[in-house]
Amino acid sequence: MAMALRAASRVLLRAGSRLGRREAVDGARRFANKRVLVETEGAAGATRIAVMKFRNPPVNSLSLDFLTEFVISLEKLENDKSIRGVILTSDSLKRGNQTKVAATEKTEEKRATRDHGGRLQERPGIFSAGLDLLEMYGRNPAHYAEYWKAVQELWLRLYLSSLTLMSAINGASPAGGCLLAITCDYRIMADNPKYTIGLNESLLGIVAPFWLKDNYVNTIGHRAAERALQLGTLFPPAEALKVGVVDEVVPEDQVHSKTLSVMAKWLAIPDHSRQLTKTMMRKATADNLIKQREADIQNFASFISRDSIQKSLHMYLEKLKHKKG
Ligand SMILES: CC/C=C\CC/C=C/CC(=O)SCCNC(=O)CCNC(=O)[C@H](O)C(C)(C)COP(=O)(O)OP(=O)(O)OC[C@H]1O[C@@H](n2cnc3c(N)ncnc32)[C@H](O)[C@@H]1OP(=O)(O)O
Repeated sequence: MAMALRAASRVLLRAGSRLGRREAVDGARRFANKRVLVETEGAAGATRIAVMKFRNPPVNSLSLDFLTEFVISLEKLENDKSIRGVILTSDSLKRGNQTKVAATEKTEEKRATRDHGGRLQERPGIFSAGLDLLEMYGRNPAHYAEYWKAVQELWLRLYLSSLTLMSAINGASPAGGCLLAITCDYRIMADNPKYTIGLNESLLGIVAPFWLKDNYVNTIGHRAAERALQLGTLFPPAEALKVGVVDEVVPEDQVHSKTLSVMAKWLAIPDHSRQLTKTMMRKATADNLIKQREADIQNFASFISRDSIQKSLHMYLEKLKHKKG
């Protein structure tokens, strides 16, 4: 397993040096690929935490490039012994008083809607819209296989990370967005009823992979997962809290500060005992995928290539396109 992960990461690192660019360096306190910005907090020499901000406009979908850059960034943090905790969040993709980055005027325009008076209205924020539908639609089986391998890699890296991972969910978080969140050790969600979270695959005519289902069952329990997976339920914050998809719901402007304060509590626990406990809780679930990775890739490639599945995805994409009206 360790060898396989190292080999995969060498491939990703090579790809990353082609794709990525070191955008800003302030000591080791800030680095960025095109789609992931990493900022570290805390004094040099002391324990620091990192904030990984997704910025893949318009909706932070998990494209192949995004997955590659994400894994490279995570590996850098895993290798930095001063970093003990990482917060996953979305760079702001919406207008308002939050930072605007990596968005062209056109993208900004797209992120807003017009009211009846023709004025631009803010659209809800997005944590991540999940897997990139365009990586799963209209491509060939070799592409689907490559994509799925990268999805598996992301999940394994996050699920087995020795770091304390927390998600600060500041927007909609369907399917793969929910995957990012539920791999974390703790989840805090903004109290905005426009934001929903859950595994909605069945609504797209597809099925969550068994390992993501296992992760969901481990998070919310078997009965709740069975119901939510069949119905493709996207939970608004209060319901997500009730069912256990998230651990806390706080006012939107407090998501970051609250996550920092919860992180401080987790970092008060000795690393070795916390890490061993995490491994004890998660290893069997991860091993279940590790022992059948190749079969899972082939299964995905042949499932997603089916005409009926491609048709469902086409219809879903059309629905997304036309909802704007
Ligand atoms: C054996 C296993 C087999 C299969 C397992 C496969 C597992 C899949 C897991 C997944 O993650 S599937 C993806 C599920 N994601 C979704 O259902 C989310 C769909 N998107 C939305 O609901 C909304 O876009 C939003 C709530 C995230 C944001 O809404 P809004 O702000 O109104 O933006 P738009 O809907 O107008 O979207 C803007 C733009 O982005 C495109 N887009 C949206 N989501 C995706 C996506 N996941 N992948 C690729 N592209 C996406 C959307 O079509 C728009 O494109 P335009 O060109 O029309 O501007």
